[in-house]
Amino acid sequence: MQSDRVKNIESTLLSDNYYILKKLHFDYLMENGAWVNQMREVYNRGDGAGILLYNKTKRTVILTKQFRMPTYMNDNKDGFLVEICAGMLDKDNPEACIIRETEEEVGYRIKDVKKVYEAYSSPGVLTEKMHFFIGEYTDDMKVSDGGGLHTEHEDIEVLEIHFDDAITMLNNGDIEDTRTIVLLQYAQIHQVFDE
Ligand SMILES: Nc1nc2c(ncn2[C@@H]2O[C@H](COP(=O)(O)OP(=O)(O)O[C@H]3O[C@H](CO)[C@@H](O)[C@H](O)[C@@H]3O)[C@@H](O)[C@H]2O)c(=O)[nH]1
Ligand SMILES: [Mg+2]
Repeated sequence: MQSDRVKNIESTLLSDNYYILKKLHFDYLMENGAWVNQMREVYNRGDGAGILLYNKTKRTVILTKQFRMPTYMNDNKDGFLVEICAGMLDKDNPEACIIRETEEEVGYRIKDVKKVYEAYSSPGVLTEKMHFFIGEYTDDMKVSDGGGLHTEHEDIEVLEIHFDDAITMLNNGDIEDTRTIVLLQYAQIHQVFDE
């Protein structure tokens, strides 16, 4: 963290109930040379990792469906969202995290993953950086039903969908999670099924 454009950062803790929400006042040097005092609320819930799992032989992808309260509060009728498999890093490195989450959420024990992007999820408000992966799965990697951690009340439906159907869902507006849109488009652009 080093910038000649920012100084006098003052931080007030608004909540550490589950993750950390801070109010930050700081001086910012505008392009026109004027210093202005700004205030931003910044939510820190750590970083995350997500993966598009794909099977070249079957031309399928594995996605999840789960209830997301924030979307229920904002226009998502039943609150369920179709998403890539994803999780928060906790203390893991991104690769170890996504391998663990893949087994927990969708029940596949994978070994090889390929990192394709690293990007901020919602840079105006979240500190979160997201690590994007793709990885091949086969039926013999299936070790459980997945579904997430019952101890954390995760309740994740596992979907195996033909890639063409996933793209139809994407184009129809039925996929409303940015990370999922990013990785499905990655698979299209880089023709991962035809490599
Ligand atoms: N009690 C409680 N539990 C929470 C809260 N927030 C999260 N949790 C618990 O933390 C678990 C997080 O599960 P993960 O699979 O690690 O994370 P995720 O929610 O799928 O998050 C992924 O997607 C997010 C985007 O929606 C990403 O922001 C995140 O980085 C990650 O990729 C949830 O199942 C839930 O049990 C909260 O406010 N209260
Ligand atoms: Mg998750």
